[in-house]
Amino acid sequence: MSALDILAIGEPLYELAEAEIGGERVYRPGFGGDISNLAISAARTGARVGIFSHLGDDRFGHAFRDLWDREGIDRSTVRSPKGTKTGLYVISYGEDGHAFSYLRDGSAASRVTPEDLPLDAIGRARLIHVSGISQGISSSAADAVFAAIAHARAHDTLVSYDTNYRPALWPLDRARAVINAAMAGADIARPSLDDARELTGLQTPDEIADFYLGLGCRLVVMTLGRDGVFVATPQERRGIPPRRVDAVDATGAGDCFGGAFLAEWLRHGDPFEAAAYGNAAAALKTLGQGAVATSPKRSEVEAFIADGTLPRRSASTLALRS
Ligand SMILES: O=C(O)C(=O)C[C@H](O)[C@H](O)COP(=O)(O)O
Repeated sequence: MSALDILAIGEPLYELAEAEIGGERVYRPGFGGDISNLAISAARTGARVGIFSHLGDDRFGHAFRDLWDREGIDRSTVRSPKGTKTGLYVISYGEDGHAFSYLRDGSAASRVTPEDLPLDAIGRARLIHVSGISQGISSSAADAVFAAIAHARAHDTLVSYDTNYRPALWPLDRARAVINAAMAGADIARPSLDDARELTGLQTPDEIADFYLGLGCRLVVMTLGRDGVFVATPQERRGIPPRRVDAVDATGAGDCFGGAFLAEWLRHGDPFEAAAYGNAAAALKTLGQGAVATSPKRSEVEAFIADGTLPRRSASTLALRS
């Protein structure tokens, strides 16, 4: 594996998104999993990206390999232990937006242990990205993430951590203990405001930024849902307004933001500008269904920022939901 800008570690999930076609309910296949979504967004922004995970020894595992090859993502450390399965999730849509149900217990990624980690690649990457999902899927995966963070820190590799708290994966007290402990080893804290309120018991973006900066993070990039993003460094804090579009599906918008943000920040070092770029990318992602089909390329984000031009999409990548 050549040196990467970003190595993302965690679980890819094959996606089935509920849709209605000709009056019939169908489940459209796609690709999800927070760290794979983030990796694809960063690669489409222009970063050199790799993924470490275990995929199932099944058709879904093959589908991910093909996807990552198409996206130019390095998968040289990914293994498929014999007889294992790739996790799956179903997205359904209701009045309150989207909801996920999981078929992931015992998945290949959840069986990863610290011994499986690609230490050389972690030590040579500029940054590793991990999340509360990467740790919530099993105790051995949680241990692997702690070991990856320790190895990264010992080799001057930056650590980015997205809280991505999923109550279906673990109880709040356990998630809080693990995520807050891991965050103390992170350089970039990437919570959502909702997650951070649950995980810290604090309310305002300022209090929450103080909490993560106090743990030792050097950058806090907090998504505020419809209100944009709040970016804090020890020296400066700013709210970055959202970009508004006619959203169809917000699944994966946070991950799309995260990938675009990290790729841009690593490129020029300005977190406020990178967050504005990430907001534009995330807005374009919401124009279509599923976690990554409409995650935009750099040229599309730049055209949108320049004059509001929206990407042209083939009908098959747009929502078929009635
Ligand atoms: O829940 C999980 O474990 C997944 O990885 C499924 C999804 O692909 C991401 O969760 C989407 O993440 P958002 O960007 O927060 O919408």
